[in-house]
Amino acid sequence: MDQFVIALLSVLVMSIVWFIKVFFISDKRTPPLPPGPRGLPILGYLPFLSKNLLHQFGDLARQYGPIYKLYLGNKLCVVINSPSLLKEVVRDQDSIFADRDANIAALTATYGGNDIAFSPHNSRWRAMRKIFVREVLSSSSLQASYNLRKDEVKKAIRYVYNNTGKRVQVGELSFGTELNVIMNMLWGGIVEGEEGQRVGDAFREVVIKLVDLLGKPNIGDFYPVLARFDIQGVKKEMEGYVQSLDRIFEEVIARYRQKLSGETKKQGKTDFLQVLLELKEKEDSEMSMSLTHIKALFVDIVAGATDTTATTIEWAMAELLNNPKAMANVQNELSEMVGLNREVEEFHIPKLKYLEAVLKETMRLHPAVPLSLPRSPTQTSIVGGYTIPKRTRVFINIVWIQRDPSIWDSPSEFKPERFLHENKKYDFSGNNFHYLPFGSGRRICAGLPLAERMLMYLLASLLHSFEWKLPDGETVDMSDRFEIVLRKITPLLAIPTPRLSEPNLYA
Ligand code: HEM
Repeated sequence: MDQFVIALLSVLVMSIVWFIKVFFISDKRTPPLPPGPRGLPILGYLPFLSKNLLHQFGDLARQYGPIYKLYLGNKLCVVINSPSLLKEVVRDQDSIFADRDANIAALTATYGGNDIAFSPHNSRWRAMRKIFVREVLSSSSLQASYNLRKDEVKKAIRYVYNNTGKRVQVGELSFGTELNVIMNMLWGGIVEGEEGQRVGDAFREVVIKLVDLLGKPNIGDFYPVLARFDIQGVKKEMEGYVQSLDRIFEEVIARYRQKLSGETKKQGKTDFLQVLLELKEKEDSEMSMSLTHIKALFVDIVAGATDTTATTIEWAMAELLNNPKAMANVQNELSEMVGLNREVEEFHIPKLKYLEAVLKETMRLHPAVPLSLPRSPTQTSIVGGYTIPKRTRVFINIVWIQRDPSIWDSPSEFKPERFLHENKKYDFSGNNFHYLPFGSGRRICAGLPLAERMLMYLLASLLHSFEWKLPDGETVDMSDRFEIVLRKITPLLAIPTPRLSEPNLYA
């Protein structure tokens, strides 16, 4: 019999067993599973999934409350929609829920989960996270790499200046700027000029597609027995992207080694690639890394940093263009704190309280990763009085919590002032379970220190250097599209005019 038919029959039998178990045999001693829509035998809720999963998860939260379950094929998923249950997951039982439930696309993209984001919660993850946070994102490293960010932000401002009066795609500009910053931090000046441009273009094209594919529903994830048939071709497509990235990584690493062998080892500050290659040599150390780990980490950093930052800047600009009063407040603050005869520097950022409130409010309404990255318990546990079986895929509905009318006054309105008055109460640390755009607990976003700096710095520079308006007769389309990242469906196009007093400030 054809292997595929055998696999289908196995799915059928397993599903029937599952259906009987779930609906007819319940163990009276253990709490029940959370409530939720029943779905169909074998398929579960799969046939009812809508195009915008995020909106659908919201509708289900309205119907089933703070915690609900749904079966996608054989896969049990649980969605958490309230701060108190979120606390149970990411604080009270953080170590149990610290595993990820990586889908096939994510495992393929990260060389089998050899990265930080999709790795299981184990000692390797701990070591990699420690290296990343300590070596790349410590405040001294970030301080030392300020000139890299400054050069790239200046480049972006120059580009906008040269397009005065024309339509500028804000998201694309932010994506390119963040990507260049990241590449410079990873491997410094190893690929520069036209070569750097070529690598950047190649990266950009692949990364956007790769991130989109991470969020695509894939039959193989819902019926593991069908995974090897790769019915929708998700794995194959992802392998293609990984090969393209791999070629770039190999090329850069080879050049790097060549460069290092030709010079005496750099003393003091080194870039990330050098740190990792040195660790690779120390095979006995608990921090040692294989080339595969290094590449997987690069995928994480490039994919984790670019789309999230770009989409957040785009939403912030869109909200400000829709709210002229908030735009005027931001620009007045910039005029006062920075001055129209100077460009923004990172040291100005702590003084920009209104801009910080704008960023927080943007990330409340449009968190870039609105369902966080799925967690998964390593053992069966109880949340909110319901059983969450081992290996369930647990989604944290960040956007639902951040728009909950019982927590937030006029939740769908853009009101940065709410963060002005309660500045201390809400930060990005994930300790306040009403507000967690970067996640929470031990798997909170590892790139947070860089993200926070770049978001504020780039946003401040774009808003200080230019007046922005929409093309005549156009309005901002605020509809969103959810993959793994929450994107604007229609890219924001806005028209800049210079605002600073001297043309040479744009040179
Ligand atoms: C607007 C910017 C960003 C947002 C909103 C964001 C959001 C998130 C969220 C929600 C998570 C999951 C946290 C959890 O499970 O609790 C995450 C994880 C992660 N992010 Fe970010 N992120 C951003 C920027 C960045 C940047 C700039 C980098 C790298 C330079 C980065 C690297 C990572 C990594 C490596 C993880 C996995 C952490 C782990 O599993 O231990 N992110 N991010």
